[in-house]
Amino acid sequence: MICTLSQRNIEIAEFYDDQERFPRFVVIQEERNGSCKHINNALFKVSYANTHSLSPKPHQPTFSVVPTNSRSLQHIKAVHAAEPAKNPVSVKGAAPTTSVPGTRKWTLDSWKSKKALQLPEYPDKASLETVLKSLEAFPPLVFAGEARKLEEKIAEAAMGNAFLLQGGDCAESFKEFNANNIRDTFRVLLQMSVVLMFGGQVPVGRMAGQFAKPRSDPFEEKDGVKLPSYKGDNINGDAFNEKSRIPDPQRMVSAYSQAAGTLNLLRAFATGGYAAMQRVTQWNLDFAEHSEQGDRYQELAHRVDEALGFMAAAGLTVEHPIMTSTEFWTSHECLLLPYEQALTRQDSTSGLYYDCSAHMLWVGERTRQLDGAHVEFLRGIANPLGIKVSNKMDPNELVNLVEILNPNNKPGRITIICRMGAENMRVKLPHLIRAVRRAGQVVTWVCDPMHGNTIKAPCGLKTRPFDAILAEVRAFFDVHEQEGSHPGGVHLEMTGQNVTECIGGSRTVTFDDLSSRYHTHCDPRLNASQSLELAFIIAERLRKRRIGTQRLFSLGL
Ligand SMILES: O=C[C@H](O)[C@H](O)COP(=O)(O)O
Ligand SMILES: C=C(OP(=O)(O)O)C(=O)O
Repeated sequence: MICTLSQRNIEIAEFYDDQERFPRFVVIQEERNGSCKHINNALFKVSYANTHSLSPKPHQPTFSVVPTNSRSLQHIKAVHAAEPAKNPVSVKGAAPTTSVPGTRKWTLDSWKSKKALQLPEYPDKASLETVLKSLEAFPPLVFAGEARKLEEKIAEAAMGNAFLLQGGDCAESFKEFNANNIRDTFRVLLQMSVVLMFGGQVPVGRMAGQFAKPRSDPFEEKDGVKLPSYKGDNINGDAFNEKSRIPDPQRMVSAYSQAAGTLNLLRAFATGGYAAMQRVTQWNLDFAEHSEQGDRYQELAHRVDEALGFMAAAGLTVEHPIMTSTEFWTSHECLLLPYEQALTRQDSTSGLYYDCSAHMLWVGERTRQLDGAHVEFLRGIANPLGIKVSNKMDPNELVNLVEILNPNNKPGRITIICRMGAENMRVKLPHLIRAVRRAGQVVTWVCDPMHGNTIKAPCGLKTRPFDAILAEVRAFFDVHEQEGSHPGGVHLEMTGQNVTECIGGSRTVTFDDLSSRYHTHCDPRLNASQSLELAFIIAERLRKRRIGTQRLFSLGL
């Protein structure tokens, strides 16, 4: 069914999916001098042609047309305001953007004029200044071109053609900085991405910079002693004594050098043969064989192996660079703004500013206020950005936040990382998806099934049940299926080590096991086996999704 809605000089057509439930594509035309002219690019831009659409008839144009800036959005809204929409799913419901800050001039330090939550107060200001001057002079850790490449990949995930796998420590630590830890986390991420999908996987480590932690409570109390909370190794120390909890600017220099060392090794692993496909597949076969639920995974592991056989037959042999190297990116929460500012550089080719501490940065659930310092800083840097979203997020607020951070509606720029627990996911996520869609915003939806599922074990340690993590991932996929949108990836706190921090999984970790290998510096992580098990389960879900889409295609829907 095609529904056309003409109002004044704008024509909006919406194509529906086979069950006529969800609008898929919106085409906007502008009438000029009595004739119908195609969309004026100054106002609207065809963002992509979706060849994998579920359009009713495959030969129909499947453009997704989105307003390119707030003026365009206002323009559409003005038209709808003039005459109430005949179609309830048109853009008329877009959230108001009038009160949205974001048009003001951005400078490297304009965030300083805003309220900044979660930032430390450094007692030694002179040392802070000296450290920041040094960091400003240090070489960048990543390059603008790499960040742009990642943005393109994330844009693919927005369309359902790729899957973002973002994972790593909750908090990297100075104590656990060694080659084996880096190798093991990299290895599991690689194994997971091979399991998840061929060609379309986008592995992004929470690595080489994930050192600053927002805390629920600024203080921690033990045996009647109250001290400032530990906020990550680049701010203060986790030892429970007064001296260790004082924010120390020198820690930023250590964080920078650890990030540089980590990146150096990651780049070597990614290109020096360690990431060879054959090797990763063998690891996965080993996992499937030794897993207690081996049968369940064996088949999938063999299918991965089989596909590699086909690739080899098609000429992609072990010697081919595609088979021996991989692309890998880094990310962390953009929390410690003085550090992030000091590592921001102007790109000589584009003139844009990139925060060169990581390829991708995200704003946390606790610091994403529309008029806050973190949003102010992030709106001016050109890296791809994540927004953490809990059940507290209001749909209109989300639309406003996306508008501030991505006024040009660039695909791949914004990843919305939902972390709210399975029940909230089923109730709240549909409203967020609909609001973003109504506003014509292109975003990548990612599920963080960790942060909405933290509980306290009887022994007092924080943990997360594997089943609750799984339930949230399932809810995420179900909601996207129901809404006709794309599940674009997962965001996990995980490690390559055999830790006992999250309970459950097929090699079951119980409450009683927790204290035996509980090494996290903040929140509980999935261990290597739990991470891979989750990847196998997600892979199965992705495979079913792909088969479903292919079936619709072959039916000519
Ligand atoms: O990783 C996220 C947060 O920093 C973490 O969940 C905060 O933990 P808290 O609630 O113990 O402060
Ligand atoms: C602090 C984090 O998440 P959130 O902002 O979602 O709590 C995190 O991922 O480390």
